[in-house]
Formats: sequence, C-alpha cells, structure tokens
Amino acid sequence: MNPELLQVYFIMGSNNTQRDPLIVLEDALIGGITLFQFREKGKEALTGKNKRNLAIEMKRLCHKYNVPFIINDEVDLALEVEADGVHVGQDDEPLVDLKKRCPQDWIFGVSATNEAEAYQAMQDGADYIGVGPIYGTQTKEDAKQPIGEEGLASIRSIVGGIPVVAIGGIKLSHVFRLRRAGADGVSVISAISLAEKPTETAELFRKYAEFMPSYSKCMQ
Ligand SMILES: Cc1ncc(COP(=O)(O)OP(=O)(O)O)c(N)n1
Ligand SMILES: Cc1nc(C(=O)O)sc1CCOP(=O)(O)O
Ligand SMILES: [Mg+2]
Repeated sequence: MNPELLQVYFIMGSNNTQRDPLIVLEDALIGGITLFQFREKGKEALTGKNKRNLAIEMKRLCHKYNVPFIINDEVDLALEVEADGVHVGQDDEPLVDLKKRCPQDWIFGVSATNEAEAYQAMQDGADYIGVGPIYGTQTKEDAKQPIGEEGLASIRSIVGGIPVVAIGGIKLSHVFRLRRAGADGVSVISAISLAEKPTETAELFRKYAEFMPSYSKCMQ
C-alpha cells in the first residue's frame, strides 16, 4: 500500500463522540484524514442493523472524499458492506485465514506491541502494522503497557520498509517525534473525535504529516 495513506488514520465508533458520528466523520474528512477505520466496540456500541447501517453511511462518506474505509475486527461485516479492508489484532482472526476469504486488493492491517508480533505480521503479509500503545490511552480499556517512542523505533528497526502507523494516546504535539522514530503516520481516536473542531484538528495533523517525508517513502 501507499504509506501516505497512513498519514492521518482516523478511527471512530459511535461511542467515541457525544455528537452525531457521521457529522464528526465528515468534519474529519473535510480536514484531510487519509484513512478511516470503523471501530464499533465497547460500552453502548451499536449492534445488528444499526451497526451495519452506520457502517454503510460511513463508507459512503469516506468514498465521497476518496478515503478508503477499513473495518476493525469484524471481517463478516467488512465483507457485507464491501469495505476496502480490515484491521485485526493479536486476539482476532489470524491474517492468514482471513486473507483466504477476502478480496486480494483489500488493505490488511495488523496490530503489534512488540518486535516478534510485528515481524510475524510482516511475514503473514500485512499491508501495514499498527504499533502501540505508544502512550497511555483512555480510549481502549484493554490497552497494553505503553511502549513509548523507543518501542516504536525498535520495531521499525526490524521490519524494514513496511508501512507502520503509531497508535495510542497520540496528540498533535507528538507527530514529529513519532515520524522521527519511524512511523509513516499516526492513528488517533480521541484527538479528533473529541476535538472541539475536528476539521481544524485533522487539517493540522495532515499539515504536520506532510511537513516531513515518511520512513517508508524514503525507502522506496
Ligand atoms: C491502526 C490500528 N492499530 C491498532 C489497533 C488495535 O487493534 P486490536 O489490538 O485488535 O484492538 P481493538 O482495536 O480491536 O480493540 C487498531 N484497531 N487499529
Ligand atoms: C484502538 C487502539 N488500539 C491501540 C493499541 O495499542 O493497539 S490504542 C487504541 C486507542 C487509541 O485511541 P486514542 O487515540 O484516543 O488514544
Ligand atoms: Mg481487534
């Protein structure tokens, strides 16, 4: 995949905002997010038809702005709504299995917290690796211990040029440091979903990302 798609990777579910999630998503798209992941889990998450309908509306919005639409965890939902890819973690369906039943041109993302997981994700054919948590986060209840910028740099040193996105507790002020530590981009939930002005915040994330060339782009 083009690593520039990871520059500003926004993730959101209906419970990550007090506002209408479709309005927050469109604000973020106007601001210039480069990739979106629908992650509908946790307290008061939608289920069944409501979840599917929100996914369909979010995909429609993403495509209006030419941004790929990824679904977290739920491969069957991703197939049903014809998403552009899926993201799975270490406790989800293994990548090698899900690749057998998904379109080959999808974007496949895998989470990693350490070097061994990241190396395995690369061997299994992930298009990108989501590395985290970098910092402490309030958003994911079962998040592991933060690995810091050093953990990210260490993972980058063993995975070569595969696209890597940093996640977990990331704010605007972290972007340059994370790029220097080897991230092609940043993945955020609350920094945009809870921002007073999601458009302006997303715009700033994009500007910061474009200021520095990414690691993988330099390796191409
Ligand atoms: C880009 C990105 N990176 C990491 C994750 C976390 O995935 P996982 O560990 O499976 O945890 P859940 O998000 O499913 O709670 C992610 N979703 N996206
Ligand atoms: C979804 C997710 N995955 C993580 C990981 O470490 O794999 S941390 C996280 C939550 C990110 O939310 P926020 O930007 O609000 O901290
Ligand atoms: Mg998961």
